[in-house]
Amino acid sequence: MSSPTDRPAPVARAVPRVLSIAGTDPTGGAGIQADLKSIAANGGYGMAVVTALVAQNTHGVRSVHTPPPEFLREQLDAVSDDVVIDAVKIGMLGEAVTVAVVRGWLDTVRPPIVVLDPVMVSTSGHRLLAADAEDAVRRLVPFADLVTPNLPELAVLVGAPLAPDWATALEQARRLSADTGAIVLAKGGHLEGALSPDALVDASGRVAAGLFESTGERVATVNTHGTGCSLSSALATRQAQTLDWVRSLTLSKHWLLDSLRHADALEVGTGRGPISHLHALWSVAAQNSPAPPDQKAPRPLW
Ligand SMILES: Nc1ncnc2c1ncn2[C@@H]1O[C@H](COP(=O)(O)OP(=O)(O)OP(=O)(O)O)[C@@H](O)[C@H]1O
Ligand SMILES: Cc1ncc(CO)c(N)n1
Repeated sequence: MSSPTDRPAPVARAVPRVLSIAGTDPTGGAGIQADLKSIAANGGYGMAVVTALVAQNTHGVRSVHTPPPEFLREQLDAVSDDVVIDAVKIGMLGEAVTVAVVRGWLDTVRPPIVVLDPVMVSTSGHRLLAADAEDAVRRLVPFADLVTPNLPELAVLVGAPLAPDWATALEQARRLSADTGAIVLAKGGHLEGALSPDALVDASGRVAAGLFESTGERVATVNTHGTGCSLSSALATRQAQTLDWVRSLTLSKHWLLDSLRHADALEVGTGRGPISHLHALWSVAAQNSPAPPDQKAPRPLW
């Protein structure tokens, strides 16, 4: 079985080929659809393998359909048999058998950069990972370079109660990193307060002597659907460009905050809407759009 230490060293690439392995969101705010936009917005070429089809919108999850495991492996092999993969982002896995297929594929292909977003429960409270698959995800963590749990996911991964404050979250992240060898991005989106803290925690001290905190303002918006998916895809993309986790987090957070600031203008859905992944591209497109059509009355046809 592979581990982050027995894979080929990654090579920096201006436009990396980034594969998202995740579930879907037909409203485009989370899951694979968000990942593809996030990868593109951060300068990568996005590819996608679907683990689960999720009927959801900005209000919540209605139902989940899981394709057969053999078909998941066919999708994964179809990509890796043809394309050199610079980085992988793993999101919703859903079931233990899905975790096993992804783990088997990782062991065969050994992609140079792996980011694992251990998706467990949607913001609306719907399980996106079966309870009996939590252990399989825990055992998948050593196969990732970076794992990006929110606070409830961090608690499950270390088998502890939900961290009541940021200091306890950092302590749990340090424990997870020590136990698995992965770098942990602890995310404070679920805390309250004027700031939304995040931190790279690395028990082995490879990254910023063990701790790098990136604390940004908390944007006053309800439209935060898919922030975790979007951030982990941005991180996979930026790491494949820079080979530097601190720089990757700084670039990704800068983009995420701007995407949150532009979220309300999208007006997508009536619940917890998406962030504006492509706001920078759209402002350039608006500047380059043709002059409005001539407003003169149309010439009669006869
Ligand atoms: N209102 C906000 N303003 C600024 N940053 C935020 C806000 N909400 C979340 N974030 C940031 O978004 C990222 C994702 O954090 P969060 O803890 O919400 O993850 P998550 O629960 O996995 O996300 P998801 O909503 O996709 O399930 C973190 O960088 C966090 O700091
Ligand atoms: C497919 C999918 N992955 C992750 C999340 C969590 O944001 C979601 N709502 N849907």
